Parts: sequence; structure tokens; C-alpha cells
Amino acid sequence: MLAGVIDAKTFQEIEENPTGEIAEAAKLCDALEIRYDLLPAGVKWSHVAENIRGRFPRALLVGTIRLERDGGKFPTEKSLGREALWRDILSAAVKPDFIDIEAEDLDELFPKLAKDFSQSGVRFLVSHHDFQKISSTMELENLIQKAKAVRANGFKTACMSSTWGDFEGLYPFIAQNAPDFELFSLFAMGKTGEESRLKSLAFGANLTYCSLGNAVAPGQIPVKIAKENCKNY
Ligand SMILES: O=C1C[C@@](O)(C(=O)O)C[C@@H](O)[C@@H]1O
Repeated sequence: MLAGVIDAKTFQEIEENPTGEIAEAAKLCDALEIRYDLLPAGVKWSHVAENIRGRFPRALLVGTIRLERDGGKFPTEKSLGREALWRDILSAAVKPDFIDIEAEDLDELFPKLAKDFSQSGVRFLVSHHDFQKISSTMELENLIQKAKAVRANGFKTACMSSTWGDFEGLYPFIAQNAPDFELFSLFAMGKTGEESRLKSLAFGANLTYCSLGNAVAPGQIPVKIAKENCKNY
């Protein structure tokens, strides 16, 4: 699945021009990630899923409030303030299908929301970002165990590549672990990690992130190009 990321600019462009280039790019996506932390100020977060679902009814919706620490815009020191925001999103009439919860949130934030997840029927994926290096299999194993312990429906790690080929050793790890999750995403960020965003799908991952406009993370590929290149795998 190719997931297009909705940020402030793409959200506004879709609003202003529902048949324009960005909206057309979003139509190519199997999934759309609502990056609440990147939305324009003043947008009511609990209404966004309804808006996006209305425009792109076939796309799986993933909701994310990413902290600055993990590459987002939400202030890291206000991390726990996301509890009320998630509760609002989870109790709206139309909700995302999946919520992205960072592995670092499993001890404190997640337990406060576990009941809301089960009541709302919204599934969740446990995610992790390493902006320094390619994760080791030991680190990933540990994250997988944490995700399984909370019965996560999905797993994602985006780690940073710095040399060509440094992600190669992780493809067998993907093949081994992806079948245990409904959604599985493991790839490398950065220029030298670009290939892994699509190649990981050939090894059993079923979710990767693409840009609808500007890249929101290092090495992100525009969805149109990703769609064409997918044929090579
Ligand atoms: O975790 C990810 C992956 C990502 O960081 C990327 O590298 O494409 C983009 C984020 O929006 C998403 O939540």
C-alpha cells in the first residue's frame, strides 16, 4: 500500500482545488496519513477524517500526531497533551481506520487511551523513528515484542540510511516478521534509503509512505513515481 501524507500545504490545496494535481495524487494512494501535527492552525482535528474520507472514500486513513522528537511539529514536552486530542479524534463520527502510536508512548500515553481504542474500534500501529542510523535487528526485535505485547495491529520503523546498501541486511527481517501484523512498514529514510521504500514491499511489508506535494521526510518519493516504480518489484 502506498500511503500519501497529508500536511498543511496538501490539505489546503485539496480544499481549494479538489480536482487539482494534489487531489489527483491522493487518488492514487491506497492509504492516506493525516498528519494532524502538520495541519494548518485553526483546522478542527476531529473533523478532518470525515473531510478526507468524503473526498477519498477508498483510502485507508491513518492518523498521526508526530512529536518534534520524531520528526514532527507537536512539541515534545507537551507529549501527554495528545491524550485529549486523540480522545476527540477517536470519538468523532468519522475516525481514521488506524492511529499511529510511537513505541516510546506505550508506557505512559497508550494505557490512558487503550479503552478508547477498544470502544472506537480504531486499530493502531506501533511506530518508531531512528534519525541516526539503520536500526539493528536486536533493536527491531525488541520493538516488535513491545508491539505484540500491546496487541498492536501494525508495526512501523523508519530508520536513517547514510550509505548505499546499508539497509540490505533488514530485508530478511521484514520477510520474517511482516506476516505477524495487519500493517507492516520498515524502510530507510535519506537519499541512500530511497530504494528501500519500495523494495521493502517486495519482501512482505505492505505499507510505505509517499509524498503528495513536498517530501515530509528525507528520501520520500512522490506517489506518482512510486506507483510507476512499483512495477519493477
Ligand atoms: O512514519 C512515517 C514515515 C515518514 O517519516 C517517512 O519517512 O516517510 C513520514 C511520516 O509522515 C510517517 O508517519
